[in-house]
Amino acid sequence: MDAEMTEQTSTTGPAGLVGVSTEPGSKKPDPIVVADNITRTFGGLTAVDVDHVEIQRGAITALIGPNGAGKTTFFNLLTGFDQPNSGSWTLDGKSLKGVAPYKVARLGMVRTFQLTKVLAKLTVIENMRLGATGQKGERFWAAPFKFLWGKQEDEVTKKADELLARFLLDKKREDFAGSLSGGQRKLLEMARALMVDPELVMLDEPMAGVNPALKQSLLGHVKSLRDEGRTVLFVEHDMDMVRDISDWVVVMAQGKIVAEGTPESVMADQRVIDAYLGAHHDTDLSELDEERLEAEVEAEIAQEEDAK
Ligand SMILES: Nc1ncnc2c1ncn2[C@@H]1O[C@H](COP(=O)(O)OP(=O)(O)OP(=O)(O)O)[C@@H](O)[C@H]1O
Repeated sequence: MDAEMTEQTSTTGPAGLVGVSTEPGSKKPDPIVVADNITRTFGGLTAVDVDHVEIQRGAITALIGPNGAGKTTFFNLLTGFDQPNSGSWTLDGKSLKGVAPYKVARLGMVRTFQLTKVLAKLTVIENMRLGATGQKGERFWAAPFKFLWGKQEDEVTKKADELLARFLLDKKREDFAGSLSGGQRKLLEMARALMVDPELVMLDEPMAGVNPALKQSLLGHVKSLRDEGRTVLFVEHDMDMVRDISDWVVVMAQGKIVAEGTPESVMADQRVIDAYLGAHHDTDLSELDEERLEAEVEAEIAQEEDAK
């Protein structure tokens, strides 16, 4: 990360959120992402209908809401894995409309998702090298395209090894990703995302499938992303994680932003209790159906391949 990025001002990061309005769609002093009038329908269902949202730079923002609220669809739209029916959004003031996921990644916005069976067939170090290309599927990365990163192979491998050491995965370097535990896969995903040195890291359910022993370590790694000046936006059902590490929480229900604020204020907000916590208070949904998540990821990758 360059010096400009890590330089903090009082309007950047968690400090800048002090006194920010808790009305849905409130303005932030230093937004890295600004989205307007984003809608996405599937047949007769409106999955996302976000009037306005701003994500504060250098802070950790949680996106929460009941199942089917539209969180993952919103992630897909922001990162180019899906196209909205309407709306516009920017990263650092630059429009991302119609920009392919790997270009979005190279512009500084990277997302993680549940590891797929496809990536499970690659070794840990191969997965890391894949990260250097942005977010391409295995088919793109395969032999004919190796020349794209071949010249920089040494540099890429050095960076990959540094990240593997940081995430305590260096001993797993030559293992297939499929042999890793759920938590180790999450760490690998996070490490891989950092290969492009992103300014914004988006994590989709980072705690799902992670055993309690690795949860603390994962939390520490997420905080370290913020400590080095990055912005984190994550979708999560694990309320303990949301409470522990979020500087700001945005709540979605039925496609709309219904509340936002600090974790304390959001969890005491009647609109949130009605929309979400009433049904899911403190439930740990980390046992979410793995197969469903994997199917979602495979669909995302297929969409990306089709878009090429
Ligand atoms: N490709 C699709 N085709 C049809 N409907 C879809 C598609 N993707 C999502 N939906 C629907 O859009 C709505 C929002 O789904 P989404 O997965 O974004 O919610 P979510 O908040 O991420 O839920 P969860 O917490 O369960 O992951 C749901 O009703 C879902 O069934």
